[in-house]
Amino acid sequence: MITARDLTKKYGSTTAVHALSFDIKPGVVTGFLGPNGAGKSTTMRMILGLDAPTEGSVTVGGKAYRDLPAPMREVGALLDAKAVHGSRTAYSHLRWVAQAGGLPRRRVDEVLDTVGLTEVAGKKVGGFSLGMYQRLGIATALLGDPPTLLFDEPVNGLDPEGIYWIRNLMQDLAAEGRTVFVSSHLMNEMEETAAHVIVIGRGELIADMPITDLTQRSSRSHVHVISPQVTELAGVLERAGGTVAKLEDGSLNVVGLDAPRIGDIALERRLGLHELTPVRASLEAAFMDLTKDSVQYRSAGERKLAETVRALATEGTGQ
Ligand SMILES: Nc1ncnc2c1ncn2[C@@H]1O[C@H](COP(=O)(O)OP(=O)(O)OP(=O)(O)O)[C@@H](O)[C@H]1O
Repeated sequence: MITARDLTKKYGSTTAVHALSFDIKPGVVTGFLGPNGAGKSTTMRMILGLDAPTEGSVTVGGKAYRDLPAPMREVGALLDAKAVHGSRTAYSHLRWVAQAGGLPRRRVDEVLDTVGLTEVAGKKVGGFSLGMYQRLGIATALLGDPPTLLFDEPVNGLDPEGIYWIRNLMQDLAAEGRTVFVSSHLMNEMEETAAHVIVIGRGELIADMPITDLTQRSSRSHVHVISPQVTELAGVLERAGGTVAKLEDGSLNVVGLDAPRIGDIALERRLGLHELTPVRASLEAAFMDLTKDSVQYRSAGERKLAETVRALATEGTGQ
């Protein structure tokens, strides 16, 4: 568990992180979303004791990082995968880190195996691809077999195979009961990887929620229905409380009734169903929904969320 309370970091007149409070729980991957410059790396650095908060606190398993008796056994992190001396081999790098952390040599072989670098363990890191650097960085994070793991933008620059591998690894680590906190500025990537998201914009917390809560609540989540008695079915569904949109091809998009309820209603009325497909809004669409109409903003928080979502959406499409 990572616990932040009123966590604040100022660099001179720049406030990088402002009064952040959150709990990162074990057992699920928690995504940390924010546009470039939002304060994600600064927050992670404070969690790892690399930067001191100006105000507030952050603890891992109830203790500040500097008070952890064996930090590598408590927290593992991938911050900058390229921060490894190029003339070292993967093996010697890991061996050196393990020694410094008082960890047994066998862990080096174990983590090399976990990340799939055993065959190149004797090669100089300087010749590694970005994907191999990322794998080595993850191996380093895993050396102490820690219950808490932090990954800062782990998929940056990776090919689809590498992204798929890291995503699965993070989910497996969470399924083992670990706390997994992973930052990204890509909404679609987070949607595939995380079960919960914390969103920050300009250093401030603007959302902290399970992804399914957000996407299910979105009016862009709907059930797609095809029926040979479409007009009759549409009327029945509307009377049952659904909002029904008839599409050009004669199918229906239904909001406000879930697929089992629609199926039950059709059965009761003996109306045919040829397709009944729940369509969940994407994380990006759900956020857009939450922030869509600027004249309806009720608070500065919502305005900030809208700005952040717009920035994330723009970064995500590379515009
Ligand atoms: N050492 C520093 N000195 C001065 N300003 C800093 C320092 N580190 C970060 N900042 C500023 O703090 C803000 C947050 O930066 P941070 O790197 O934490 O954001 P981020 O969300 O990780 O962004 P990115 O995805 O671009 O890394 C930015 O305005 C940045 O310029």
